[in-house]
Parts: sequence; C-alpha cells; structure tokens
Amino acid sequence: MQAVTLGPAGTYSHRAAQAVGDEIAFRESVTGIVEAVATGAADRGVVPIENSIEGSVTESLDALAGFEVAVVRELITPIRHALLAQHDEFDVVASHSQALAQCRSYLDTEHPDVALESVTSTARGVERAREESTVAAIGRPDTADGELRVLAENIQDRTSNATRFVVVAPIDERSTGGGKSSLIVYPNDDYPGLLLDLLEPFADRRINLTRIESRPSGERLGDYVFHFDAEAGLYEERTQEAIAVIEEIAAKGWVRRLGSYDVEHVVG
Ligand SMILES: O=C(O)C(=O)C[C@]1(C(=O)O)C=C[C@@H](O)C=C1
Repeated sequence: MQAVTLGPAGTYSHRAAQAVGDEIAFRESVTGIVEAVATGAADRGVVPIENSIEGSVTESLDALAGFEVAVVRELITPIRHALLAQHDEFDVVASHSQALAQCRSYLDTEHPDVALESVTSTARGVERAREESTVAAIGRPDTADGELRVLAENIQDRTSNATRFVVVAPIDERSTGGGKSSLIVYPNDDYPGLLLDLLEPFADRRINLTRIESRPSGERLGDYVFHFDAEAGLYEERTQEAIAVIEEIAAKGWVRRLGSYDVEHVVG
C-alpha cells in the first residue's frame, strides 16, 4: 500500500508511515498529504494531529475539515529530539515549528543566543545543517551521519513526549468499527449554550470525549468548527443517537463522521 507523509525522508511522520505503507511518498505540507488522498493520488496519508507538549497541529485539523477523507487508524509514537550539527559552534537552529516549540526550555537555557529558523519538517532542518556548518537542527538522532554529529539527545522539554498521528483514507473506506471515533461539527450558529447543547448528547449516553478542539471556520470572527474525539464506535447505537441529535443542532451547518478506529502505539 502506498502512503504519503511529510518529507523529506527522516521525519517523525516518515517513521510513523512505515507502520502503514510499504511504499512511501513525500509531500511538503500536511494539507498536501490530505489533498493527495482526497483526490485519489494516494491510498493513505499519515499526518500529525496532536503533541503531548505542544498541543494540536492546527494545519492537520483544518485539512481534515477542508477535504472529504476518512480517518482509519490512530498511531501514537514517542518523540525524542536530538540536536544535530557539524560542530559545537552554530548561530542558527533549524527545525519544524512543533519541534522548536517542544524544545523551547532547552534552547532558552542552553543556547539563548541562537536564531531559530522554522522549516517545513525536522528532516528539512537536518538537510540545512548538513549543507551549512553554522546551522544546527532538531530532529531524529538516527538521521545523523558522516559530517553531522549528535550534540545532545532527549532535548524535548519533558521526558515523555509523544505525537498522535492519524491515517487518512478515501472517504468510501471509512469504518464504523473501533473503540474511538472522530467527528467534525460546524454548527454555523451562535447562541448561549450552543457548546453545552453539542456536549450533552455524549454525556447523556455516557460517551467519554477524549478531545474537543475549536478551530476558526474562516467565515467570520468568532465562528468555529468543532473537532470531537469520542471513546465509542460509530457502529454503536448510542453514538448514532448522539450524532442524530447533534445533526439537528447543526442543521444550518454540517456534521462530518471521519470514522472509527483503534489506538495503536508505534515505537521506533
Ligand atoms: O517534522 C517532522 O519530523 C514531522 O513529522 C512533523 C512533526 C509535527 O508536525 O508535529 C511530527 C512529530 C513531532 O511532533 C515534530 C514534528
């Protein structure tokens, strides 16, 4: 199976995608990955959705709301960052904005004077460090080779650092089986208690929500799209009932069932 993910080779996304496809292709953005699946250019896409230190990967949430795709798997993987460079002396640290943010305290304490450069992926930062001796990168320690040295390991701000990835598939491959489900709701409405109304159908049926995230709809200020993850499968009657109530509340907008899946842990 072909899986597309964030490139170039050597990203954390690449490592997660190896659990999904035997043939891996790369894109420069998570939007490009979701689009490739939505348009039929790829069988599966692997995108980061949430990190335990830094929170949501908002571009991924917006891409899931923007394209008609299914979520068929969830992969949780530990993230251990290393500082890689040609020498001890460098002026710039280049990495993905998520990785820079996950190592904020380390950088402030150990390298307060370096400039931070945000690039499209950690592997792109490693490429920069390989090309320029004044640039260091934050990325996977196993991407160091030849001229690149590992200057420090485990530099993330907390020892336990994990990123949750979702595997996207064409919409007709959506599954209703699994212990978790993802849902996106755009109520296109605003009144006191709207959010409470959206939560009650879950609470009334004892469905545990594991995440709720609001993202701007882009239509007008203060107008939101809500992302829900629930600990119940779409095949379950209680989930179908809850969604039916939510569909009435969101009658002016839309509700999208991304699919059901089980949580998997991928270690290295
Ligand atoms: O740049 C990479 O290596 C990625 O796979 C992206 C990404 C992310 O966007 O969160 C994935 C895992 C880590 O949290 C850091 C970066």
